[in-house]
Amino acid sequence: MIVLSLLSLLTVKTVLVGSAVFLLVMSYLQRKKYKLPPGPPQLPIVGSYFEFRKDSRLYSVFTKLGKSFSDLFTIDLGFWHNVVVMKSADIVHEAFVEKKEIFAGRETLTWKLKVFSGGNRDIIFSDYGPVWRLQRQMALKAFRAYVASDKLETFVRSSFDEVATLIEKETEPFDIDSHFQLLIFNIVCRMAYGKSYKIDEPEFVWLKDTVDKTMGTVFGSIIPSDVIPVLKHFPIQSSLSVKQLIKELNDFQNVKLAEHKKNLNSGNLRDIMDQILLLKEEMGAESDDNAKESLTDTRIRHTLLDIFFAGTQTTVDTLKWMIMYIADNPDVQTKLHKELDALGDDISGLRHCRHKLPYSEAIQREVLRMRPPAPVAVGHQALCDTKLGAYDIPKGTVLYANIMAIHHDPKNWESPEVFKPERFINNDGSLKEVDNKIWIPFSSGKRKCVGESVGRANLMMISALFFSRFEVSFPHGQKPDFEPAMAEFTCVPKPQKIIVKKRM
Ligand code: HEM
Repeated sequence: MIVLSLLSLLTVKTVLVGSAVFLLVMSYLQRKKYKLPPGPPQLPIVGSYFEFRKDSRLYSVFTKLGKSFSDLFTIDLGFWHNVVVMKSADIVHEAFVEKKEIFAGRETLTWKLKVFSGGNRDIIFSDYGPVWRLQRQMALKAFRAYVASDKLETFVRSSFDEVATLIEKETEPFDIDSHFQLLIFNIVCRMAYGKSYKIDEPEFVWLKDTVDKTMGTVFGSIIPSDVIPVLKHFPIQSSLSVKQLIKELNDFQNVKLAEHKKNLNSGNLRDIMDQILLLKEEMGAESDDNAKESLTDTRIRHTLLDIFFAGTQTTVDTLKWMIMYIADNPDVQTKLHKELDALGDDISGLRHCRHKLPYSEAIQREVLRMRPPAPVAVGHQALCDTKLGAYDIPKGTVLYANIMAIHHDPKNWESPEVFKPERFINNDGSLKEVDNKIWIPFSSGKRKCVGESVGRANLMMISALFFSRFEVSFPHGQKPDFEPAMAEFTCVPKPQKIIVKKRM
């Protein structure tokens, strides 16, 4: 018996050591075959795992470990999870724009992301290919039509009025996070399903809570089934929660989809779900199989889920950073108030106001430069063997763009650490052309954010409504903290109190 157990232990050890040696040899051979981007010294097997344990912000560890490399470098996130990090604007442009077809893939998904994306049937995590392309085009068309209609503005105004009333009741300094969460979530619900919720309505409270829990479970941490996929078949709490949350969201969406199909009226499109259903109807019987597959019910449901998961936190975080930078820069606030006051009551058509409100637009750009809410975007995968800069990139390599580093690179920006909206304004007060090589909060190329038009229109309208009504400051003696909180893929401000006063 003892001999048997010793033998089995020896076998396990042998397998482990054997696998490690095999992987090291493979990695050595690969390095010989290709001229791969260099990397910092790293521990064998665990790579930089412990760096990420100390600081979970990918952008921050990428910046620290990439100091001695100019354009791109390789790094092991731990346990042979090698990725290439691009830190210069030129190299990101070469990959995402000049070689956009090659670098448009997505990383192979962990188990929970597969469940989340309905088996790669959303837009964010879907593989590059004809179905994804059509699904993305449909979403873009629906978003653009929606932004061009009056609906978005109506929804933003009424949601804002509700939340503004709550803000006005705050008599002490407070953290504005929950107010912005409510505001954006309600706008997104109206946009997606045309449903106008009261903020304390049970269905709204349930939906927000379920999306928040899913965000925490799916994006907040690594669960055992991600590391050992076979565990997905066992009743482990974390895997059960992921399945349950996604099932609840799918059931909810199915009800909405059935309602929308029943009441679809091409003369009165109520929301994005209607827009997508109409596009599907217009596709007709003669469309090819790819087109039909791109708009199955599962894909429509997951496109709508993308709006919740990609569109809410990014917008809330940008608004919170905006409030903080403006509270910390009274001169900027004075100029902003002046610009908004000059508009008087005429803030109609706010979504088209980029040129009517150049200073507000410059503030938005500067906030997105200083604190991009998706500072390393989402990993891209090389779809074939290729070259990038002076190096070889084998098929399957996962690459990240360090957007935060590019936005703070002194080669691109004068005094990059200073908050200065004026850098986007010409001497005559008009807006400068934005340089899309160095200003990339929405990334670039084939996988560029599909919701940019919606996100930017929301930010513009909310900031104009907010600062027309309120002024902000930090409590006397409180030092604002601009260091982002610990979060892998996002750039979130730490909780802090702010004074919001109604303007006279
Ligand atoms: C301030 C607001 C936002 C910012 C800064 C932002 C930024 C980004 C970034 C950096 C990416 C990754 C691009 C890449 O992989 O290279 C992305 C992807 C995406 N975003 Fe946004 N986003 C914002 C708002 C929104 C909104 C409002 C929506 C939906 C209405 C949205 C939907 C998406 C989708 C579906 C993708 C995946 C695109 C694809 O893989 O083809 N985003 N976003």
